[in-house]
Amino acid sequence: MTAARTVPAPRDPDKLAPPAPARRSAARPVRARTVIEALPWLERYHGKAVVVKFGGNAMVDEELKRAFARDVVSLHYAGLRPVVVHGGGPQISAMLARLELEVRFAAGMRVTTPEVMDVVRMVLAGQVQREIVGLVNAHGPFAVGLTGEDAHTLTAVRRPARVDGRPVDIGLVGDVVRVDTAAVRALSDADRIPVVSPVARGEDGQVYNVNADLAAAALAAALGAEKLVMLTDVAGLYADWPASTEVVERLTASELESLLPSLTTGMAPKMEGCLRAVRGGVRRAHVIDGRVPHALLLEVFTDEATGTTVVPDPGAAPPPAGVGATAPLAPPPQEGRSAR
Ligand SMILES: Nc1ncnc2c1ncn2[C@@H]1O[C@H](COP(=O)(O)OP(=O)(O)O)[C@@H](O)[C@H]1O
Ligand SMILES: CC(=O)N[C@@H](CCC(=O)OP(=O)(O)O)C(=O)O
Repeated sequence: MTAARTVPAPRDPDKLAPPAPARRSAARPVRARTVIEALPWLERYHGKAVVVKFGGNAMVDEELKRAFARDVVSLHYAGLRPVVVHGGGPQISAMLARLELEVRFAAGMRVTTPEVMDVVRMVLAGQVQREIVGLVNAHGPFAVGLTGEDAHTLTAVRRPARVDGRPVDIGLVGDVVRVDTAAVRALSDADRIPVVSPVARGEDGQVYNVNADLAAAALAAALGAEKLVMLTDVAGLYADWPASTEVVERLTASELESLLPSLTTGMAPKMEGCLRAVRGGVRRAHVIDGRVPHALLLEVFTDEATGTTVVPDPGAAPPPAGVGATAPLAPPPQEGRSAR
């Protein structure tokens, strides 16, 4: 699967006029319209990497998980290069509780002792990743699971949390400082679908627990992905959470940067990830509602904007052409958020 074929210059789907009013009297025209609507997106995304982050909170029911796997396989068949990065926060917490180990977060990050790290690695790589690989592979021999440790895919350094402006030690939590995309690219080149667990190696010999949103963002930037799509358990970024559920539909990178210090709990690393991805050259980062069946396909192939979209600042430099196999990342922006 390559992008080498010649296609006419695609229309910019962002600039398309809204679709003509739907004729709902007959099922046939509506279905045809859906397929026709997908064409500009199929043209734009052909051969392009799309990183999909599947949050632990979005993995709530079996049918939704199966629908997610079908969507990822559909992207693959449509000629995109999907890469899945999965979360598993609730699943890790459930296992810690079963083992009677403490579940503790600071600034949206899990406090990770060496004992907790063993559980994190076991649940992410041995349980959640295996389940997603199995669901995708119900459709054919596509998914291959790996963790960020494999082939030096993700290298991290220890990341203290910042609580009220002060650094707080949260143990073996890492921030990705380098991405080696060789293994992921080789899998995509071989028509496989990489499924990546957010565990990273450190050059100090440690293994680090990385927030899955930040792992997905780092990988998307290093791959030069066209899109980063994060599926979660809310409809997007709520403007005035928890007082209201009004979704912020679109934000520029600078608008998001000013908003970031006010964000809390799981939304803080998610939006930080969107910002890093877009600043790292990804064209669009989206937070969408993973509780809606086929939300991923609707996001990629229809004109229906769902959730929150983060776009580069107007006039921002275009994405760097051809990111190398080993991409060092810019230092993370300063964080400031309250405890979860
Ligand atoms: N401004 C906000 N808008 C929407 N959700 C928010 C906001 N601030 C915090 N949240 C919380 O963030 C959660 C999503 O993040 P998280 O629990 O980490 O999900 P995931 O497992 O998908 O990564 C929501 O369920 C909600 O409780
Ligand atoms: C450092 C840190 O907090 N790591 C996360 C990794 C999993 C994750 O991010 O899962 P979700 O996407 O489902 O939240 C954790 O231990 O919960």
